[in-house]
Amino acid sequence: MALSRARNNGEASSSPKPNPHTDLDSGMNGKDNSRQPSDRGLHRLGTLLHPVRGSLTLVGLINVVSALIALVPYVTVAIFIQRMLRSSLNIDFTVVAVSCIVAALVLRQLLYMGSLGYAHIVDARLRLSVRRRILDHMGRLPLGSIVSRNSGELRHLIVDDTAAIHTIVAHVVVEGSSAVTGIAASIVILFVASWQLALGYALLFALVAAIARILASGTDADAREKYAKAQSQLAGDAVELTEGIAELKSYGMTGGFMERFHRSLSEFSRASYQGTVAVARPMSFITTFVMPGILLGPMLLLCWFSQTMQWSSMFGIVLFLFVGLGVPQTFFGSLSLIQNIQLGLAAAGRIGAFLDEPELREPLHPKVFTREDAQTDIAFDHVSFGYDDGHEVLHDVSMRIPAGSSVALVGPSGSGKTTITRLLARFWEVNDGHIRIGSRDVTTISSAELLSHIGFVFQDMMLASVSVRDNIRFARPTASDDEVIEAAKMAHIHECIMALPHGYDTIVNSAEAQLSGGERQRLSIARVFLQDAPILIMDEPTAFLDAENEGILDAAFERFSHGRTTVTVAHRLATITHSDKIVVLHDGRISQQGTHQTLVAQDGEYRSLWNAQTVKEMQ
Ligand SMILES: Nc1ncnc2c1ncn2[C@@H]1O[C@H](COP(=O)(O)OP(=O)(O)OP(=O)(O)O)[C@@H](O)[C@H]1O
Repeated sequence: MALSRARNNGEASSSPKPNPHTDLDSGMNGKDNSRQPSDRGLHRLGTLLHPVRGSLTLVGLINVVSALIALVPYVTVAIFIQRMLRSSLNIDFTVVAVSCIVAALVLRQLLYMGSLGYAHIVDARLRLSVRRRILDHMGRLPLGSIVSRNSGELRHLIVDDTAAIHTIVAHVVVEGSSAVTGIAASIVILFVASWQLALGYALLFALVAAIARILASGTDADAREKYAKAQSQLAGDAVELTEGIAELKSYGMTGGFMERFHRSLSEFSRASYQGTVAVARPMSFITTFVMPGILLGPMLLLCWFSQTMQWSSMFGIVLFLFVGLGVPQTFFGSLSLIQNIQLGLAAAGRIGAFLDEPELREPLHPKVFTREDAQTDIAFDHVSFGYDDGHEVLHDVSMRIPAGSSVALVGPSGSGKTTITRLLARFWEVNDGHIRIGSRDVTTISSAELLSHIGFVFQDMMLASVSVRDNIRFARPTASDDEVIEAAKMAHIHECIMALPHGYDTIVNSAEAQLSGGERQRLSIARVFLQDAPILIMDEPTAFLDAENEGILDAAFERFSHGRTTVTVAHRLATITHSDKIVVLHDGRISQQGTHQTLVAQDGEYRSLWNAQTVKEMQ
């Protein structure tokens, strides 16, 4: 049911292990696949930004200079006031001061805009190259790693995560270097102006921080954690509700589930309120205190005290007032950068983890694998495999599939039937053992060539949002229109296609072509007929079809399978009794092999399954 699927989507491990076949290593692309993905976002961000580190350093340096220049007007005004107090002000100095201020502001703005523009250019280039790397890597990952993810996860990686990196490159570096320099230079100026005043100023902020801490202590210390938990619970329930609404409605279960959803919603609102209070109380105190109008009060008191104690000169006091009022604004203005840095680190972590996934090792100089090569016996020799480290799902599987014969894989759910078919097509690399087609180990065949000789019929074949014609033609791009139509007729879908608003040119998945499950399945079957591959892998090929179409397509498949090597994953044993060989799997091991007649004659798992199914069908 979709309820559980919603949670599982994309969570499945997608990291196949490197193939331990050392004899092939010299012929492979030599990429070091041994590195395990880790969540060190900082390290991964550094790696992603490595190609543009020179440009980013330049941007940073320009902004250091620009931030220093931004202090010129403050210092100039302080000197201006000092002269005024000493009665040494004249027109010449006033003109120089005004010119300095204007020149500094213009220069600062030019440097800032120039570096911002340059950072955007660097960022655009970087994002293009990161997106290319993601797409290239996606193309080189084992097919299994791609199909076990949901499309949303990959879209998030390419669109949202690369956008988070944009914020770091184009904004955080520019604004961050400017803010850090501004604050550091201001602190130096404060100490130069009067170290006593600077110390008093620091004590003032220590007092503010202590009061903020007291205000925060009355609130729930775990509020943020509770908020994050409630948010994730609500998101999970929302996905379950939307994905499973059809099933829930059909079983009349919406009431109970809605109640649970409302509970999550209330819990989220409560946690959100508590989270807001926990942050808002201390933050509103701090932000109010640092407003220039309010901060001025305690600063003037400090100035008065300093003058009384004869700690500072008039110039020092003026400089202190000018610079001291601006520091908190710069500091709080740059706080949002911290959140952007956190988002960027998380995004870089995800991108890096994806790019670290081991690629499918393609042979460097693969020998051509022809149709004739594919029309040979298939052998599994002591094959073991696990999707995750330490969890093997196939153990020492050995079997022969003679060329042109039909083999059915049967066994309880989770016994490894589908996994065997995916390994044959190299969706994943085996951990141990070999899979051969004729004399060729599948790892020595280029994956594109291997896949071109294997036709798949699954229950849930993907249809792209392109025309019906192109969807069928995917299997053989060089096929003529007549060949496409011929395949559609064989799959008993031609009439349905002709009834669509634009026939074969109708776009699949559009509002005008909402195909039923059975129609989608027949369309994907037409694709396989057109591909005309010598090896066929079928997993419940007629599961969605009504009785009439199932009968017609079973007959079409029987004709089509003739002379091809077929591997069928079967759940209903009645459909595979005619197979040349039936392989029974149990917990990832072969427990029996033979024809239907020999297996029903034996006292074993097959006979139990057969008896259970025939009794069920008779009822
Ligand atoms: N992408 C995946 N990642 C991790 N584990 C997986 C993945 N696909 C399958 N498995 C696990 O591998 C084992 C074998 O699964 P497989 O799908 O091959 O069994 P099956 O016999 O085809 O089952 P069914 O009849 O239900 O389709 C199961 O324990 C399953 O949970």
